[in-house]
Amino acid sequence: MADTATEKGQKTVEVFDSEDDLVVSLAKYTAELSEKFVREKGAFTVVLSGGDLISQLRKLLESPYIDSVDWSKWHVFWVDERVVPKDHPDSNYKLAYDGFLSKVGILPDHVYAINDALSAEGAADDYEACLKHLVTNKVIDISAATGFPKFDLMLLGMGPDGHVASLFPGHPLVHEDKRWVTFIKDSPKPPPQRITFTFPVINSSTHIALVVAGAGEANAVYRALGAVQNSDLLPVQMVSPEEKLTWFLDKDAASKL
Ligand SMILES: O=C1O[C@H](COP(=O)(O)O)[C@@H](O)[C@H](O)[C@H]1O
Repeated sequence: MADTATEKGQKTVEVFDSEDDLVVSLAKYTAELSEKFVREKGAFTVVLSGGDLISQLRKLLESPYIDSVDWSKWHVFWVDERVVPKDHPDSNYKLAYDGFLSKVGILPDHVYAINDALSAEGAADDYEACLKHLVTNKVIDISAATGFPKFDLMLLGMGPDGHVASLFPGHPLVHEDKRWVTFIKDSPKPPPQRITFTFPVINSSTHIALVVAGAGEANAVYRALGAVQNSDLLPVQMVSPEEKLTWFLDKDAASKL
């Protein structure tokens, strides 16, 4: 494990011998943050990704966490979503519901899915309006530093190309600095139409976990964390939360460090 101070906060890199060890640590980390935020403010705002992340939350479904976490205080959001019906195999909501949300006691009205009846533009506008309403109702905090919504914990995966959320290398959306939620119609990874949080929202989070396992991601991990730094930043290198960034890597993902 290595701790470094960044411009804004603190960065920790944890490398585990196996993905099984990684998921044990990720469950403990998430449960401890849940306990802290519920104690301090009576709620825990959590943002999920799609992809491998959902199965990597599997230890939260087991003892002691399944009984000890106060699920009723969780409010769940998505950092990105594919513009498909909620029962479509590509839906990040379906992935999370089938693999996680249906197995824990999170209240149905604390689960904020996109409106799957809308176009990509409409769904992004609608999700941003939903976030604004929840800021007004004090469910989501606002960052005093940036004026963007401030989630307690964002759980991010990363693609082999270094993308996070639906923010892809070389795509102009990585520079969006006004919108909270935007849309993409030419995603290089299918399906092409998606909505996504923008970097100002991602980086206004208090805590971010970047969860990466597997040799396919080793080059992007090296670009992000290796000794040689390139000025052409991958999206994952633009992740910089307000307080603490924690990388959870297995040894295959960390193999080029
Ligand atoms: O398309 C997406 O990809 C990323 C990374 O997924 P993974 O399968 O490589 O873990 C994911 O974080 C994002 O939410 C998803 O829409």
